[in-house]
Amino acid sequence: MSEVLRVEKLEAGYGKFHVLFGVDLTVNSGEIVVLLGPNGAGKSTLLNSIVGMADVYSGRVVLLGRDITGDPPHEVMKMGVAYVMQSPNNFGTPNIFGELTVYENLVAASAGVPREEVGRRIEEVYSIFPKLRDLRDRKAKFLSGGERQMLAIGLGLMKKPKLLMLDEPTAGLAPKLVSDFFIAIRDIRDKLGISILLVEQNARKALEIGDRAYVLVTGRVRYSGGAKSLDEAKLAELFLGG
Ligand SMILES: Nc1ncnc2c1ncn2[C@@H]1O[C@H](COP(=O)(O)OP(=O)(O)OP(=O)(O)O)[C@@H](O)[C@H]1O
Repeated sequence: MSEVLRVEKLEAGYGKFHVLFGVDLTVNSGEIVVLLGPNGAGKSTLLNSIVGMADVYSGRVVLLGRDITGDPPHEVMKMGVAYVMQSPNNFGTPNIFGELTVYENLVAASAGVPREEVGRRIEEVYSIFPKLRDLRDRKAKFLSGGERQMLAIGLGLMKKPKLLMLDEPTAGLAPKLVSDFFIAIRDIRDKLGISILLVEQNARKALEIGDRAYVLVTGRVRYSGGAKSLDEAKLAELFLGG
């Protein structure tokens, strides 16, 4: 199994505020890796560190065999990482243009994609989120929170990333929609072959679709191993620092 991402002994934070302490994590090709942990544990900071949005003090980030430690976000994206950031209530997603339709947003996200490939990529996005096909002509500003989140992920897929990082993609969604999202996330891996690093509060559902999992507590990895070997009792113990 080839390695898509390797984070080694990462020490990172924001300025003097040290958040991550010696974090090791890998994502192999075709894996869904779940990252769990209590609020403020540093999950988003880990994702931010990978794409050059937090300060890395020491350690390494290696993408597809290449050292990308501290590289700026646009460079990391170009190398094949899509990052769908956590977005309060799923609004304010930075790369969605409210005045453009769903279809136009997808086209706008295809900068650099060969022209003849764009239509095919959009079809791939619609195959993962059929709802977006129905909504293709709707302006993004009129989308519901869930629809907007589908579009945010769809935009990330337009570049056909090697690694998709999702930060709490189901936050704030209705329970029925949450299940649909987990199916979609698995489809992205199964149908498009994209490796996924998934941060989730919905631990049980995330572990069902995950291959491996990490639990981060106060900036340190407290568990790494099979997703299926983490039950709720073990998780509670880890979260509470037992
Ligand atoms: N841009 C920033 N500048 C300074 N401190 C930050 C910044 N972003 C996050 N922090 C702090 O870093 C710590 C870790 O936050 P982070 O968002 O990584 O945790 P998290 O595990 O993703 O939490 P949650 O589950 O609540 O989203 C917190 O104490 C937070 O306040």
